[in-house]
Amino acid sequence: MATKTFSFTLSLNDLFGSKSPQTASKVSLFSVKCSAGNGERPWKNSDARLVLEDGSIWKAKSFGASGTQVGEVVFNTSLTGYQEILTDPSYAGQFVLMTNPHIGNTGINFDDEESAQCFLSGLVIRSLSISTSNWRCEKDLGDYLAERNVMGIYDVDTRAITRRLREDGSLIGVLSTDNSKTDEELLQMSKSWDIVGIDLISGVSCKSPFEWVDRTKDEWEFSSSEGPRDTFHVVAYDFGIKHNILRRLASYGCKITVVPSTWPASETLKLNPDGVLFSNGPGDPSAVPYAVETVKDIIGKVPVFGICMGHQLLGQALGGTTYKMKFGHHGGNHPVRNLRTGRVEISSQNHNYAVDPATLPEGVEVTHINLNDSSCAGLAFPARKIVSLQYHPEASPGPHDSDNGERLQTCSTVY
Ligand SMILES: NC(=O)CC[C@H](N)C(=O)O
Repeated sequence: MATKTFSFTLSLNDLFGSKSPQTASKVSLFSVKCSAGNGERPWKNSDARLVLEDGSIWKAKSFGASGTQVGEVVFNTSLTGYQEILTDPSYAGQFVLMTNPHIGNTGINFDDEESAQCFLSGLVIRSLSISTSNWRCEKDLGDYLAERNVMGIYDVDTRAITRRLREDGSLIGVLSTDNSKTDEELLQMSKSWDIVGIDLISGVSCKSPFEWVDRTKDEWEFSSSEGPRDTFHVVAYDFGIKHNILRRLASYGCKITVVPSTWPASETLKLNPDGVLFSNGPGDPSAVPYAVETVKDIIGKVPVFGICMGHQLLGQALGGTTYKMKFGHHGGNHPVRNLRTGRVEISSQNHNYAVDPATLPEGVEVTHINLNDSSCAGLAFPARKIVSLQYHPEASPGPHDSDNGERLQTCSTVY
């Protein structure tokens, strides 16, 4: 089918006269892609379906890539940061539904990527911004998703889907723009797929070790406690690591060697690091026993720090169990209490699994809890030089309450 793009672009000069300080900037006021010819209407009709495993069917309009894709639907309550969310490898196998209704208005830039790829199954939003306006904007969200072969849908009742997920728990869904597939076929597809028990980290991890040197750029640096370079040598296990975790470590002065998820513990120990970081990563921590074995072989020998998946793997390596939560925590507004200090941090979170603290051995301390549901949000085991967090101290996106150098100091000096 022929497609035409109608695009109207005005400069700020046109709008505000030549006194505007940013006369070179352009604001794309209206850009709509629609079908043309044969009396077709100049707006887009619903052309996609999201079929959930509970049998509900949600009609929507597609943007980005087309096709048919299966995944677990989770909702994210962040108000900003859709680009960081799209590039967080921990969303592999999942559709991210943004509860913020208006998405796409700041476009896409080259600086906010959390990894080199988008690993998520698709994006579900209420309203797709018809214009992009930001000084860093390089392209619009739809073009970006199409380039990266990621499906997106808009004009769907995201509040209603979120309420369903809150009541019934996470659901598997199939998103399709393919009219030749019946609703029943898509429903069967959603029922015959599961995210539990699948090793998703091997698909997102790097393939060979590399050094990471980039720090947080000066204009974004908010911490005054930046250390000198190469204070600590940290080996970071890449289970799907977000770039901002590495940037924050570099900003705090660490020399960083990133290694793949299958990198042997013995090779890591040969590097004689000051500390080992077990990163965030997608999927079920029980589906990656090889990673738990690696963690077991390292703990007690050097100080270690776990973030999210890394925290869950540490919980298992200590003999504890992890469980799947009803709908998990995804967003930049989760209150966490540090039980040592009583201080509350508003944190950035993205996880569907949690460590069951009742299953952990004596001596392991729960240091943080999520105040929404009292689930375990942080652990420490001084006897074996372990600290870990279920959430994201590097944020990206999210508030910076949890970003401080104390943990590095705790990890490396006190233990
Ligand atoms: N961000 C993460 O590391 C996610 C951890 C794990 N995959 C979960 O969903 O619980």
